[in-house]
Amino acid sequence: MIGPRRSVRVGTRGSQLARAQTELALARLREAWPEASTEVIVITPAGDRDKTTPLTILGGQGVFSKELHEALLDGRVDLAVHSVKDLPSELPEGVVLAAVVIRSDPRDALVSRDGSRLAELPPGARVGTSSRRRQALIRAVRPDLTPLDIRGNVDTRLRKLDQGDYDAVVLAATGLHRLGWEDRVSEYLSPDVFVPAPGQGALGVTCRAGDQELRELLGRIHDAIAGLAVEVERAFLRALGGGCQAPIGAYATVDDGQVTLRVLLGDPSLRRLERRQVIVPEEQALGAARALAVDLKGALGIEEVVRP
Ligand SMILES: NCc1[nH]cc(CCC(=O)O)c1CC(=O)O
Repeated sequence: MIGPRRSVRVGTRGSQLARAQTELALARLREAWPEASTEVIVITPAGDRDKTTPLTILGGQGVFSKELHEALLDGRVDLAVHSVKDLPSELPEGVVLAAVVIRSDPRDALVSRDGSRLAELPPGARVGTSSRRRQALIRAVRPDLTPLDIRGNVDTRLRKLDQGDYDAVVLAATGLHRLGWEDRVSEYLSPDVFVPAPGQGALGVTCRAGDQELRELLGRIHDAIAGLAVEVERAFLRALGGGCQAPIGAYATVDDGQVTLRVLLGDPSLRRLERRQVIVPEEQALGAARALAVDLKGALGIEEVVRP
């Protein structure tokens, strides 16, 4: 039973997208627990303080979540709201992903200055993305384009596009939707080709492993289907033994007890990409995800997925 309790302090990153996502999670929490009193505390992770270093160099897992988890563990906050995509494959000791609140559109979206689709961009067009996965995929699909690094939050990236620094940018559809930029999307990229990053589009809440009361409460706003999909994608990521620096994609859907899992792995040079797709019964999905990780590393001759 959950009785009246202390007010819940909720940690969030400060970006507009993070704030919008935190509001979404809090709205669900208040529905499930009307007597809740919540206080939002903004925490600024290293990945947000440094706005210029390319993410491929800033590197390391958890650049966007480490400080939030420190705040959880030292008791400054009780919950932290994240894009599941930004969570490291192994959460810090004592922290659990207690709820996957919602999974929205997991696809990547192309926003081009003149509305062109990916196939219609002129040769040499500059496409901004800071993700190795998106860079490798652009290279695979349109080797004649020029992928370029881009940093900053969604609004900054759109501004850089509009002022002519890029001809197109690739962003998560969900981020654009949550900020009201649907109408800027020139093309939704198929998840069969542009296999999304593990957890893309999913909204997660972490809390202290020992906080049983909050864990039970968060269980009420957990979407079990989205949670299973995310768990399978993250099992693939964990089995690779790597982080966000290798081109990695994993996208699971659950339908009638069957899990369809699409995975993607690239070598560090971004020149080679391997993909697989399997359909397995729910109970076998985690094992299948781990087996695919071994299979793909073998196919690429990679022992460990290197993190610079
Ligand atoms: N890498 C940054 C990041 N982390 C989560 C999102 C969007 C929301 C999501 O995918 O859940 C984004 C922006 C983007 O990739 O365009």
